[in-house]
Amino acid sequence: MAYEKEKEIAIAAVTGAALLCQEVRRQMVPEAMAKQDRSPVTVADFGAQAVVCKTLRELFPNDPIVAEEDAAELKTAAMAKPLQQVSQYVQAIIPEATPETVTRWIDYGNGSVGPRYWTLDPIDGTKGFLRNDQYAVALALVEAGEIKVGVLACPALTIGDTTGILFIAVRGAGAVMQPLSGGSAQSIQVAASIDWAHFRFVESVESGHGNQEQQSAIAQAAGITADSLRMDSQAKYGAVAAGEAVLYLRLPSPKSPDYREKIWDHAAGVIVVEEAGGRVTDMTGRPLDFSQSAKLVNNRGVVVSNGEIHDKVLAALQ
Ligand SMILES: Nc1ncnc2c1ncn2[C@@H]1O[C@H](COP(=O)(O)O)[C@@H](OP(=O)(O)O)[C@H]1O
Ligand SMILES: [Mg+2]
Ligand SMILES: [Mg+2]
Ligand SMILES: [Mg+2]
Repeated sequence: MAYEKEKEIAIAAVTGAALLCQEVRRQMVPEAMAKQDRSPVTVADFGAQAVVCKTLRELFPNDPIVAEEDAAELKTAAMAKPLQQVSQYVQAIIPEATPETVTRWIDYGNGSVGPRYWTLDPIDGTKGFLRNDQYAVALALVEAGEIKVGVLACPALTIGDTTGILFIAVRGAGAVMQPLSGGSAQSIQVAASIDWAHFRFVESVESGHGNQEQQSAIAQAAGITADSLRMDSQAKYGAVAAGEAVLYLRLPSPKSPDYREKIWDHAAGVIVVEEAGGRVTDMTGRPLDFSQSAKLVNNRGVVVSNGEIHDKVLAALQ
């Protein structure tokens, strides 16, 4: 099958990173360090990025990686203690890790969008991670602007009897989920609109990451009467792909109308939903454009659906 090696390496890398995140949560109360844009980052974000970037670089040395974090601040004297912690957590996954190698591995993620690249969010939903809620490790391979492979680990997500879900999709080959702790893969499909129990929508917990008022109005216009399920991270894409909800709305926040979505906040989730039979566009109906830069400069807002209700949602947005 096409992309077999990419898929296997991505699964190994993301699973290692997710284990690291779970260890951090088990062993300490993760603290937020503030980045220059004042958003939070933790030792687990850095550690997860080191694990994934090191694994990818070894197997695909020519592929650029466009990842959220970078190690510049971590290298400063004031960060010696957190860097030591990052290094210890990475060591549990990759024994040869040291503070020096770990910062180098993190910075493998400073690549640029090009004809073929990986994009990584080492922890999507850092605020959820800090709150003990949902978070995800999200990795995707993009070629000529088209997402080809996506692997999304949601360690805190429960579907059926399983907590800790790994979503995997390859373009044209469908989407599956499997227990993050190991076990067999199960093919997933979005829910049909007649599936009333799942005829509901998901949105961010963080009100500043969307427009909750408009999101509920649009969902209602599409015929959804149930309250939204609020969850952090790309676990929302997983919920739509696995048929737990039929719609995920992320409309520009009135507080940051010029915000442009980041590619790593979407790429893995998009292919998982598309391969599960769903549809993803921006709020004007355009496909998300992963060919430009780390930001989705040609898009505003994101609409993720079971496909069936997509046009109705877009019409309500016009
Ligand atoms: N004003 C804004 N509008 C939309 N998304 C934003 C935003 N500010 C930050 N984000 C993004 O929202 C992501 C979390 O999404 P969600 O609310 O669905 O959990 C963050 O990812 P990180 O947690 O990886 O930094 C961050 O990239
Ligand atoms: Mg962040
Ligand atoms: Mg993110
Ligand atoms: Mg992140």
